[in-house]
Formats: sequence, C-alpha cells, structure tokens
Amino acid sequence: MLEQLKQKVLKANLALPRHHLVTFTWGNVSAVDREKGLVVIKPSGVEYDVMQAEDMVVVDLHTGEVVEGHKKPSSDTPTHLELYRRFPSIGGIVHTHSRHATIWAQAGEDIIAAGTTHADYFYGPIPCTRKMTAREIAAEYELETGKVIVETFLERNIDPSQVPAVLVHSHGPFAWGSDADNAVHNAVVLEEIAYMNLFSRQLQPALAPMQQELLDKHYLRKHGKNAYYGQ
Ligand SMILES: O=C(CO)[C@@H](O)[C@H](O)COP(=O)(O)O
Repeated sequence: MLEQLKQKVLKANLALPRHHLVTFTWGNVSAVDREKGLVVIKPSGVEYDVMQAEDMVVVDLHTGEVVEGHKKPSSDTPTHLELYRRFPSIGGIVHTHSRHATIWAQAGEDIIAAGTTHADYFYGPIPCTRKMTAREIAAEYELETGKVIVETFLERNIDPSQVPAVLVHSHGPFAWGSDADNAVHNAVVLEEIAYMNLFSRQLQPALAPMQQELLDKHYLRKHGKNAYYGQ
C-alpha cells in the first residue's frame, strides 16, 4: 500500500543529511494521503544510510495506529499528525535540529523577515512558540508539541500556507509544504535564513524587519496576489 508515497518519503528523508540538516538519526520527514487518511513517516532511530522504502511506516491520520510497517514510527509522529489534522493545506512535514534554526529556537526568538531571501518563501517572521508547560511536557509530549505549534499560528493569526515553518522553543524547527519534497525545500531555506539572520544581527544589533512593500513584492510575485499575511 502507498508504495509510491513511501519512495517519495524515503527520498525526502535521505535529502536531510545531503543538505546537512541532520546529524546521526535526528530529524524526520512524513507525507499524508488525505484521501486514504494515512500518513507515511520515517522509522524511528534508523540510520539514513541504511534506510529503505520498506522501512517507512504507515499510520492512521486520526488515530496514529500503525497500519503497515515492521519498524516503530518516528518518535515525533504525534506532532506530525496534529499538524496534518489542523493545517489542511499541508502535504509534507520535516522536523530537524538544523544548527542555526535550532539556535534561534533555543534563544526563543522569531526569525524575522530581514531580506528578500526570506520573503521569497515566508510571508513574515518564522514564529517561535512559547515554552511548553511542565504539564504539557509530562503529558503526551509530542502531541502537545503539535498543539503548541497550532496555538502559536492561531493566536498570532499566521497562515501556515504562507509561513510554512515554525521554531519550537528550546527544541528546533518544523517546516512543511505541499508535499515531502517541498517541505524539505522549505527546511533548507529556513536553515539558510537562520544562518543569515544570525550574522546580520551580529553586524547590526538593531536588525529590523524589512519594508512591508519589499516583503509583499517578493512574496506575492512568487505566490500570487490573493495571498495575505494576517489581517
Ligand atoms: O526531535 C527529535 C529529538 O529531540 C527527533 O529529531 C529525534 O532525534 C528523531 O527521532 P526519530 O524520528 O528517529 O524517532
């Protein structure tokens, strides 16, 4: 079942070490088949250089139950599932601990839209979530991580289809897209702009967001006029 999607998810997972977004077995990529209500995700703890398509795990979008696969699904599966359930426009999700995006997540700071590289992909700042509470950490932690991400976008009125990434406070980045490949692309760009902002802020401690007109020009010419950011 879902053999083609397993191949796509494998390919997307193998792109993470190729783009230097992960070390060891960190990180994970998934994709959803919304018609079937199924998600294909990387197996937990498997080295990327031995990973095969048949290692991918298929889980039920709504229950999280494993419906196919001989390995344990990624430990972050409940986070992916919550995002698929609450953000209906996304088709693929990437989680990494990519170095510079994780630096901003550990600092608890948004990655502001400081330049056109950012504006070509993200229609505003990449938000950092609040810290999770002790109760949330002690509960179903990975599910609660997904809930805190959704809460951040709802409270800040950010459209996840126009800002396809988030920084989880004290943890690291999640990125998403129309499919697994697009999610990986956004994860690579996220790491690039995290790197750029770190040094831009060193050169200019008062680093401020770019002009809205320039953000609009770069984002809207690439993604269409009917896009909007917040209210
Ligand atoms: O967020 C984390 C660890 O904090 C994950 O990136 C894990 O490192 C990957 O776990 P599996 O997907 O292999 O279960």
